[in-house]
Amino acid sequence: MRIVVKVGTSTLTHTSGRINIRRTEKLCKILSDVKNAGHELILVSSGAIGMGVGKLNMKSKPEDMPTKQAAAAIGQCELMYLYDKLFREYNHIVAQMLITGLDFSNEESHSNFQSTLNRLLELNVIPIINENDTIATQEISVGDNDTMGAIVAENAQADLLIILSDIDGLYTGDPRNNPDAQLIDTIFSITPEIKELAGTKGTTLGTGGMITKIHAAEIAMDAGIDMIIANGTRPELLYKILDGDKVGTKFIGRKKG
Ligand SMILES: Nc1ncnc2c1ncn2[C@@H]1O[C@H](COP(=O)(O)OP(=O)(O)O)[C@@H](O)[C@H]1O
Ligand SMILES: N[C@@H](CCC(=O)OP(=O)(O)O)C(=O)O
Repeated sequence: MRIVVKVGTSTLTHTSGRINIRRTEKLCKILSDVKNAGHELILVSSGAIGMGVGKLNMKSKPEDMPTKQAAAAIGQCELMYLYDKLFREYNHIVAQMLITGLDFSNEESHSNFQSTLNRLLELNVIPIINENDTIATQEISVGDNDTMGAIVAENAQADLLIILSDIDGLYTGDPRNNPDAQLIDTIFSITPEIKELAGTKGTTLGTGGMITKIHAAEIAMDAGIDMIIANGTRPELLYKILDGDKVGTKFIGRKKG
């Protein structure tokens, strides 16, 4: 299978923005094993701003764009250093791909992106994709990595998109303010009622929240790709997903033809 895994800031860092070493090590070990089992893997990873905030010892995520972009520039190095180090332990090579929304609308950039991605996969490398936050102004950015994950999955003609978050999946309401909210295990289509369920982001360092994950599901499902939201605090769930067990919330891709 060709699998796109999207990892959110909340999975990779503590709330301070400092790396969650135990979890990130476990995640890279399991992803390496998934790759060893013969799957093709593309990682869409957030965490640049969060890690920059952590490295600069800032008290919170900056509000102004230049400081946010500076934090991303600092954190992106840290992020790739970490991935390079951890995947190397299991003999895997990683590659950094930083893109913006514009790269999908410009024909030449789009085609370069696709051919580089394909060649990296042929070379048995794990492409690690993030938005190029230092140049991505609002007009040209995808804006969040859930949507980025879905666009990448569509472009790569992936078989599955897995979104790892800090929560088990989509609930009937935001469990932070709604203790009775229930986990929804399967979704066949995105209706206005489903969109209504989504609240805002859970942590201060993240960007998306549940609504961007539902937006991502719309793109993936339209492209005929299944998408699963699962809890990134338990990376071993990836094994269960690949064993076909019920995990988190599964959005079923539209069958073609
Ligand atoms: N209906 C919902 N079901 C589940 N989580 C929800 C819902 N509405 C809002 N959320 C919030 O979305 C958060 C996950 O999004 P986010 O904070 O952006 O994480 P990530 O960094 O993984 O992208 C959860 O922690 C939860 O508080
Ligand atoms: N590109 C940004 C992340 C944007 C984003 O979508 O964050 P998240 O909600 O944690 O997946 C970064 O690397 O900090």
